[in-house]
Amino acid sequence: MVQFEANFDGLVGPTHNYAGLSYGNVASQSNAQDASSPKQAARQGLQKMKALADLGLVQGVLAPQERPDINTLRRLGFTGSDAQVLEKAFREDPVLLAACCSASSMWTANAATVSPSADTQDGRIHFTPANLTNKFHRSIEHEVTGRILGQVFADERYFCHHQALPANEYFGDEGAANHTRLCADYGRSGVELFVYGRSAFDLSQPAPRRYPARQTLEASRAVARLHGLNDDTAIFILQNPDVIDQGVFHNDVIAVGNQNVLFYHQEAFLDTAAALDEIRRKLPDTELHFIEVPTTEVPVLDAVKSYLFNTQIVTLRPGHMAIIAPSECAETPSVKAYLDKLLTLNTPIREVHFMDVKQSMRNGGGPACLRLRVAMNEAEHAATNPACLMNEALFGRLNQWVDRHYRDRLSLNDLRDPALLLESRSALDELTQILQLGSVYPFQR
Ligand SMILES: NCCC[C@H](NC(=O)CCC(=O)O)C(=O)O
Repeated sequence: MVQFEANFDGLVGPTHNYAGLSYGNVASQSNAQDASSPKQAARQGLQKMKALADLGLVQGVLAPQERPDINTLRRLGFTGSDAQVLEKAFREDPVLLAACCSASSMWTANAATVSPSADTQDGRIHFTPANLTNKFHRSIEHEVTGRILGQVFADERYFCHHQALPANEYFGDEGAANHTRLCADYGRSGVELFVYGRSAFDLSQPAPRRYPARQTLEASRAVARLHGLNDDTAIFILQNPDVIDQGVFHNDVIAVGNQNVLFYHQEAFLDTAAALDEIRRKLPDTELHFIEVPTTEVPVLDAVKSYLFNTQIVTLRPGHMAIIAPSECAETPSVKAYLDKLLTLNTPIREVHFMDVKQSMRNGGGPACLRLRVAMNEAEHAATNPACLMNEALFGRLNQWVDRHYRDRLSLNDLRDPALLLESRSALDELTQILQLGSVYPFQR
């Protein structure tokens, strides 16, 4: 049966803003307090989705979360009408209000970990929403994320949904941003690389000193168990703690894989040789391309600034791949020079496409952060909610929807505006009809 990889991008929500909430994520911290443009952000995201669909790839869209999250604010002790809750939170703890307004669910690489049916014991696609415990504003995503995934991938014959891991730092899980699958063909069983930043129970393992390691070994192992992966399929790799301390808060800021290609920075892993050996051993019949980018050509800080590795490597036809890079890569001289050279290296990567996702980049989210990969076959594709699959008509409809509901400009001061809450809810109410999601949001239940 034909197998391919589909990408499900997060639609940027109407409250997109820059609040500096992600300690350890350099862009989030350095753009804190700037005004944002939710409309531009959503349009940039839709353009990327359309561009990938136009390349012939299956492209899906995942709905954003309900924000401001009034329920969480009430749970934290703010009372009165919705407007009063917003106003009290703004006066007492504006950072908390911003956390409850973040549009961070746009980065669907953190929505869940997904294992395709070719790898799992029961032959279904498995999903585990990420608990995202390390950042409060992200830890309030997983419940609704699970509901949305359940509506997009509803057929239990093909899809199996797990609960998020226990919400505790021991099991800190950031989803597919720390997970890459290598394989000969999407439909053949592959190896799934789980990259973690520290061990919660074994403190003798190296760990970063400055910035947090968001993903633990214990979380990665639990997800692999839940998905029914065996020892031949799962590989656990320790991220280099030094790069976490330089702003590499997820592995997808320093490495990306697709089929038989692993594209990574020389400093990405603590023990690269051992990791590559294990991959070779577990994929013995596959011609693998390990493309290592040396520090002398691209320093870690340039990789972090440009998001060279937060690119999407997509297969356009057998053996012919394109790399989808943020426009910042074209503007960073060392990275642009490397990408020019990459096309001459005789690897499957033959094309580079630059995309403008600046609104997201300024919060530390590149093209790869914005998408959740689901490798699937035709039957699984046919069982996916068709209203969430990108095409000309949906692209037009969603752009009109954005134009009608989104603001051009948003600053942190606007988050207390009760009109923003009403605008967001009416936008999302309409969106659940467009995407045929039923009642996934708290305000609809
Ligand atoms: N995979 C990319 C995730 C980026 C995300 N940024 C943020 O949440 C920034 C939000 C803010 O600072 O307003 C994060 O760090 O988890």
